[in-house]
Amino acid sequence: MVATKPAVELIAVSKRYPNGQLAVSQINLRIPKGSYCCLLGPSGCGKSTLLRMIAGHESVTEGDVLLDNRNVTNHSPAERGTALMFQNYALFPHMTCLDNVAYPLKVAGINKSARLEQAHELLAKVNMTDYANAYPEQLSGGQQQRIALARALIRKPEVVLLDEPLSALDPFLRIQMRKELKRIQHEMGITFIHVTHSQDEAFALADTIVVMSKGELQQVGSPQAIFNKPANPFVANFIGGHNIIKGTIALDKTFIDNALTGTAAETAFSVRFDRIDIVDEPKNNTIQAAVMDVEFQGNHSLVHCQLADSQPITVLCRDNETSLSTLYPGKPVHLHVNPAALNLFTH
Ligand SMILES: Nc1ncnc2c1ncn2[C@@H]1O[C@H](COP(=O)(O)OP(=O)(O)OP(=O)(O)O)[C@@H](O)[C@H]1O
Repeated sequence: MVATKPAVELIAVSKRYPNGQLAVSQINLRIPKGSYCCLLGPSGCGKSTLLRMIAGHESVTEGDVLLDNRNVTNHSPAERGTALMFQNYALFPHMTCLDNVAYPLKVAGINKSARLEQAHELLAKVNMTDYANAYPEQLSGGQQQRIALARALIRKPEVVLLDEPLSALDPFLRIQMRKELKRIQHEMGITFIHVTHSQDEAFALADTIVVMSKGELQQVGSPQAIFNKPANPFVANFIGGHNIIKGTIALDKTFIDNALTGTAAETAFSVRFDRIDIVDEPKNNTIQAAVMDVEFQGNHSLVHCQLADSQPITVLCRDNETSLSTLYPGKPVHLHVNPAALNLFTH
């Protein structure tokens, strides 16, 4: 199999700010050409710093940034062929939408008729043709974002970098715009790198998710790979929907022994909320627990339980499963887990 050519390659990239803060530590990463990559992690984990180093808006303390196999570590943003879309969109208030979108071509010395023609094309791409002569203050947040995106795309960058592009939008618009971002990225075949702290956003958009914590990479993979096999407790906890349990697993892996006094080595593993069933009788691969709370969530409920050693464990029940009305705080239950659903952490 031929490996996909990377659009962006980071080699042992670190960033230490002048105040001594190590924001990014020894990151090695290859982002395939034409893919949608989300940098995902909690506030302060270094994702914006990493994005800005790729864009050339932040210097690299150590390591190399390669774009399309060119070492651009010391190149200015304009020399790189990247476009950064800022969180606040940074539109020029005194220019019409058309002129805002055309502006990068003006700076590049492209003649007026050519740049306006291209700006009209981009406005059509982001469904904003009707607003060509409007000013930014006359637009909603979502519309301003479309204009900012069109402006970022007009010079046909190899890589578009988006820093929390949906965070200023209300939840409904956010879902609508994320579909638009995916469509535009797909149609134009440009590599998008999108910073977010929302796992839903990353799952919905990304071909590749890069999970970060404290300046370090925790896991890189497809949304499915990350959800099905989180590499460590941090990732399992951050993406949600997973129980993280410490205990012993019998060496033949045919049952979980929650006694914690067993002879097998104690280990940490995760199991998805929706991979556990509440059953009436103890049988193979069941553990005993007590119900703590039942949380209604619309098309499913979360049954929060506690194991004998006080570890919390949550079960996701669909409406048609388990008679939820029979559950009450303190009720003893048996939880069945298929051993194949256990995810042993790799680090
Ligand atoms: N200019 C700066 N000078 C010093 N420290 C900084 C600077 N910018 C960021 N930091 C620190 O570097 C770390 C990473 O910051 P960064 O903004 O990259 O994180 P982030 O994951 O993007 O966070 P957020 O989601 O809150 O934007 C944080 O501890 C932050 O306080």
